[in-house]
Amino acid sequence: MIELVNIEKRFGNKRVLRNINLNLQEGKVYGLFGPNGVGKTTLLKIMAGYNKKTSGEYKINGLDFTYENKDHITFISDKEIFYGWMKIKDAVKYYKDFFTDFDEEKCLRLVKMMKLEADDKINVLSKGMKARLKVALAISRNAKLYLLDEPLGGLDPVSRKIILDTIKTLMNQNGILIITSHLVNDVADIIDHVLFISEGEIILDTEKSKLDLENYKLEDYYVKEYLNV
Ligand SMILES: Nc1ncnc2c1ncn2[C@@H]1O[C@H](COP(=O)(O)OP(=O)(O)OP(=O)(O)O)[C@@H](O)[C@H]1O
Repeated sequence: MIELVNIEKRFGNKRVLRNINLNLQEGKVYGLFGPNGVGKTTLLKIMAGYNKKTSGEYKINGLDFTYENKDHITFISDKEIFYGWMKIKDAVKYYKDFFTDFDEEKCLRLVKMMKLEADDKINVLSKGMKARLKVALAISRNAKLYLLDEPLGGLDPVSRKIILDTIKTLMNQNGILIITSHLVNDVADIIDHVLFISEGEIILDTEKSKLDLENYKLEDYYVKEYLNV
């Protein structure tokens, strides 16, 4: 279990996160939603160990987060993570050398499922193909915590579906996954739990099953929450 207690983050005088209190359970997929600039990436970076919290507690299985925990956390964002000269198969090898929890065979299977060619060079891949590769690499790790920051940004509906279906069926079922996206309805299908964040504070923290998604879409809840309509 992962616990965040009263997390605050400031950049200089600017307070970007405050009163963040979360309990994240193993085997669950969390959707973290909110408008631009409300602190989603900052929160994920703190959880990944890339950013330091200003105050508050961050615990994994009851123990304070240490940098050793980073080895069990996978974080992907829209930033480039590969060298263009690498082939897909080189990126897979690179991950294998770097992460002891990486399942190379699974990754090569995923590469095929994602309709990618292992011999293709990374700098010839389209944006959508690169996004698929990142997800394939990330979920081929047997990590405890998966942090996927906007994995669907700028992708067509078919690429989005391939990525979401793959995440749903092939991630480590005991891991905890947090996904951020502005495509609220697309992501709704694969999540168990909904988190809305506004101006650095969690304003909704609920199981998806508690929402009436038969009559409303998740985006209806989102619009209602953020537009106050
Ligand atoms: N290194 C930094 N130094 C100063 N301010 C920062 C830094 N990183 C983020 N911020 C600020 O923190 C706030 C939250 O940014 P963050 O990237 O976490 O938002 P977000 O919710 O992920 O936005 P988006 O949906 O646009 O990706 C923004 O006002 C941003 O300018």
